[in-house]
Amino acid sequence: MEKFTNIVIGFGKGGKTLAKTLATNGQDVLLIEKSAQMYGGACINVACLPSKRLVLNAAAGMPFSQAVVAKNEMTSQLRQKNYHMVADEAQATVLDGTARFVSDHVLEIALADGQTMQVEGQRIFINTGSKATMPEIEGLKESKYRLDSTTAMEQSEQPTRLVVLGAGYIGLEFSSMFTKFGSQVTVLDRNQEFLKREDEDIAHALYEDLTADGIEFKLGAQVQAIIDHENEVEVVYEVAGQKQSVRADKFLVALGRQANTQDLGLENTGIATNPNGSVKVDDFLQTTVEGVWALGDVNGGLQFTYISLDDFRIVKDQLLGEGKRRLSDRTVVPYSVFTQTPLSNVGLTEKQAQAQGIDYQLFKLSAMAIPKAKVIGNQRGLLKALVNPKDDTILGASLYMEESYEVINLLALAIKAKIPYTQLRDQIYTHPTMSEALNDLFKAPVK
Ligand SMILES: Cc1cc2nc3c(=O)[nH]c(=O)nc-3n(C[C@H](O)[C@H](O)[C@H](O)COP(=O)(O)OP(=O)(O)OC[C@H]3O[C@@H](n4cnc5c(N)ncnc54)[C@H](O)[C@@H]3O)c2cc1C
Ligand SMILES: NC(=O)c1ccc[n+]([C@@H]2O[C@H](COP(=O)([O-])OP(=O)(O)OC[C@H]3O[C@@H](n4cnc5c(N)ncnc54)[C@H](O)[C@@H]3O)[C@@H](O)[C@H]2O)c1
Repeated sequence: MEKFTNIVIGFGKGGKTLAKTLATNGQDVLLIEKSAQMYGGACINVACLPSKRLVLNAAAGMPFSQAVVAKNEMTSQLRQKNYHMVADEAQATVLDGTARFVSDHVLEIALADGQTMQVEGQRIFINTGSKATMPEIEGLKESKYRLDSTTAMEQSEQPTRLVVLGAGYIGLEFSSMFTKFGSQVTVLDRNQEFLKREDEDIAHALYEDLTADGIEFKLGAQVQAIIDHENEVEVVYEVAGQKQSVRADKFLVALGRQANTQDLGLENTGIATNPNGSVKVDDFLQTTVEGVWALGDVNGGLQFTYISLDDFRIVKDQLLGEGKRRLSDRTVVPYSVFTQTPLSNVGLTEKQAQAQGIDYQLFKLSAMAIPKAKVIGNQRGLLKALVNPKDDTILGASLYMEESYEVINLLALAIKAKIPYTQLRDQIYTHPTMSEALNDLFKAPVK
């Protein structure tokens, strides 16, 4: 049996970055990836980058089928680049195969050619990502009209009518995108409140805009059954005890994602899992077996590529640094929902501040006031920020506006560095940009 100092299972963001880093530091690394179509992981192949390419090309007015071709060209280039990034390292080996544990430090690999082999790793890093949750809803798994985020981006023909299950990140990004491509979209979510983690005014603004774009929302909807008809699908649901249904060409399941641990053979090891199936890790991302770590979506943390990358930083610090970096020090994590007008957030929302009894000053601005929004031709939006009245530091911000996914990083930095809001207010920004809205946002508090 071949032995390695380091074995990474899965070519995700954290795993590939770790493999490259260890190899460039002179350590031998085996990286096992189950699909040659997934070199580089989900983000570049089937998640962040292809979806954003489609979102942007929808906004640019490109027809769906052409946008899918352009997206495929991009992902195939990225896949090659990512493969070589690791495989070209003298100390690294990339193996096409599916790994499962047979004991704490031994893996069996089902190779692409049908053979199997066993390898032993002094250290093993689990980076197997997540997959779309498919709940037990009658007819859902069997339906020929079912899409998930991956297959939705591979369609050669755009669905004329699309039902989206779930009004979360994927549900909203994909409904906004397909609407822009010209599909008629209906979104169902079991929550009565739209985007309930956000402040009501922000959620309301996004809801109104998406509705104005033509998306129909069915909130408080319990999906009961999926019925395949000859040329269409029927989604049966209940709202306030009333049975209703909607028909479409396809339906997209966007009901959350679960960690890829089902076929990992964890039952053969001392590696414990959480109730939702994700791998249990400590503050240093170590599993319950010494010498085995879990990075990215598989460890049950926030499911973002930049979190998987930050997981890499924690592990790298243990192996090559001072071993100080830990999960509990991770604060100030921004996020963006890439709807046609994107919504981005960092720190506390007003709702959270109120619930936690935290004193704050509130600043608000309509995106109508931003010159660059006018230049772009999209003045939709609302900006909010919360400031600590004691020391003027920023507690949180919600930006619903064009390019908010860029500007939010400025606010995240200000929160982390404890830069007072007055500095952002008086900063010289280039013009015309969305960032300069911070001059006006922080002019005067509303309460
Ligand atoms: C449609 C969509 C859009 C998204 N958009 C964004 C976004 O805009 N921004 C953002 O930050 N996040 C986004 N995300 C989330 C982001 O994609 C994930 O958080 C991120 O890709 C997780 O990376 P990871 O390192 O956990 O592993 P992944 O990138 O998921 O990689 C895991 C790899 O492991 C392989 N694998 C699994 N099991 C085995 C096995 N047994 N043996 C060998 N290999 C195995 C898989 O084939 C895969 O390549 C999006 C997700 C989706 C689905
Ligand atoms: N821009 C980004 O960073 C980005 C984009 C896409 C995905 N992601 C990541 O991928 C993850 C998965 O995205 P997602 O949209 O699948 O999940 P999500 O958790 O964001 O949203 C799932 C939605 O489905 C609803 N829901 C769940 N079960 C239901 C049921 N049975 N019937 C009706 N509604 C139901 C929930 O109320 C929720 O609104 C996200 O949490 C995020 O971390 C990130």
